[in-house]
Amino acid sequence: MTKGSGKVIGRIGYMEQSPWIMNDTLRANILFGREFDKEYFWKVIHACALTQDLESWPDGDLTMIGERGINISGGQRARLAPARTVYSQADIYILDDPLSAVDAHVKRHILDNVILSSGLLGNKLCVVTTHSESMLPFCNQIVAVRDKTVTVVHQEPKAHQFTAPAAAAATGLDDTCDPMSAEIESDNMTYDPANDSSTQSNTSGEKPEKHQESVNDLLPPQKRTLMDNARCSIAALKENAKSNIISHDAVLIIEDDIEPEAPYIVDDCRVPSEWPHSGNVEFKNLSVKYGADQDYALKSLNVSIRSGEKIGIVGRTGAGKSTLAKAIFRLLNKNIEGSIEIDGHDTATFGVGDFRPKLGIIPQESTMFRGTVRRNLDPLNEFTIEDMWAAMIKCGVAELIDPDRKCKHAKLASKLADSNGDDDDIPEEEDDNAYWERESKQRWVKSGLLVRAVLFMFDRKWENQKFEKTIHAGINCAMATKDSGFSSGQQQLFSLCRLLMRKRKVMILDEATADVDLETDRKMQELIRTEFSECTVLTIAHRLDTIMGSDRIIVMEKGEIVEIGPPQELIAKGGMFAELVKANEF
Ligand SMILES: Nc1ncnc2c1ncn2[C@@H]1O[C@H](COP(=O)(O)OP(=O)(O)OP(=O)(O)O)[C@@H](O)[C@H]1O
Repeated sequence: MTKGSGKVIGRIGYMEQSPWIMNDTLRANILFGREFDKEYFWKVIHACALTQDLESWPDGDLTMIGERGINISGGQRARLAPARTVYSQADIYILDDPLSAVDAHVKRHILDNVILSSGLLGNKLCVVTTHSESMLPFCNQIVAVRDKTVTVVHQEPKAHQFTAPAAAAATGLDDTCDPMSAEIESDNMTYDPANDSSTQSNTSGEKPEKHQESVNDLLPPQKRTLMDNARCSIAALKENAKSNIISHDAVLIIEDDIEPEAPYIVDDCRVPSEWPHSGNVEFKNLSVKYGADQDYALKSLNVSIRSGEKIGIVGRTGAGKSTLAKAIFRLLNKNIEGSIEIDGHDTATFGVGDFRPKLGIIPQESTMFRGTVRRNLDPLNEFTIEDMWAAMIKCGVAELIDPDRKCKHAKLASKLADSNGDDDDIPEEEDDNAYWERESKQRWVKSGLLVRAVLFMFDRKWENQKFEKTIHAGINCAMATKDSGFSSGQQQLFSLCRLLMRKRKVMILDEATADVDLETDRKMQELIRTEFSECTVLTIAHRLDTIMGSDRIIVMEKGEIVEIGPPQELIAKGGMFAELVKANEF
């Protein structure tokens, strides 16, 4: 494809996982600058399973959804993204894991009403990236991508053949891409995304450079769209703010709009230094509303969670799962009844700045900072390089920094294990030969061959220096921005790494593994079980695999706890959890 000189043959609609959401109405966020076509708009709302939400909001589609969609649930944000893209009426659609943050019912609904032949995009080319194997039987073609290389291409997919996450050939599109649509030009009138060298993965086995170019970058400057202009305006606004051009009135209005937080520190009720010592959590008659005139998002919750318990929290989208997490962290300040006690202390009596750092959280959306890997993991310089590196190895972040250094990581891991004295243990069963080999080695070292010993020591020292250099290079390598090439799943690994470095007695994981593939999810869950065995962990997830190993499951519906118990018991009981499990198996 050549840039700039050919004819327009089609437009791409690109759906980002975390689209930019304007502080405006839901309708404006879906239209995103396009004309209001009432009939098609409502078709899109239905197809993207937003009808029920709109019916429950007093202002329907004209409800203000707040900066970055703060007033709506994660699942509602996850449905707004495809709705905006479908509304753009493009010719080719690239949907970046559109179903990862929605429950099984909604997943099925969007598949039927958007993607499959019966849906709004039924006669359009859709390139869907997904971690969900259950999607595979619905695809005409499957492209599996591993290590940035296309490894499998099947015309007639059989779902059970694949263990790697399926993805389309459009790997490397980053989210600087225009989420509305972009026009594609071609000299020869036939644009085939799979043959486009700018988006195609390398099949030769060579590892290509990470593709940083977005669809937008391929466009001539005159075709820059509203999104770019909006971004430019925001950038300009920020610049203006920096140089104090914004008037004082404007600043006052903004400040006026911000809800005051609960006190940061309460002098006569400081958090005890050892709190929480056990991690018992008790919800006592907890009810929460987002506004005085709104419905309860949580209704009279009563539940005791024991120290060290692993609790899975599930429920249909909008059930109140994230609100529970927000309530624990007291991110909601008003319209709260009842209490949350941790190790016998009502958390509402503490200052928020005092108690929040005592709890751990991985939120739905990971935060990455501009700066080095080190700054991203340890902004306050609290940890030694060894501790940080050990955590990075455990959760797979070390490998992300430079995959070619994998073997050195392994060596370092064993070096760290050495320092814990692990290799001092003599194997339980050792045959005579092994014993004499070990003995003779020890005698050789002890035998006083001074020169060889000194050389050996130098060698070790040099090796150690090499290790350190590698670690320093890895940890201090720069990550330009949050878009610097880490996928949302990889960003979730960073979040887990942060938590691993700062273990807390009580932790909440809110869809913390939703964006990683199934295998990585399993590894992360295993790590959580072993590393946080002493901690109370509340895991919110739509993907049931994530929470199947929990001690107990809480099933929520319309702000209430409708079922609670061990997963197998709930399945046997045949209630709502059993239904969710069944729905997940489609
Ligand atoms: N900031 C907010 N302002 C007003 N209402 C909100 C806000 N956040 C969530 N809600 C509403 O509260 C209810 C519960 O939302 P919550 O985010 O807790 O659901 P959830 O179970 O986490 O959903 P999901 O699985 O979609 O993330 C929903 O009806 C939602 O519309």
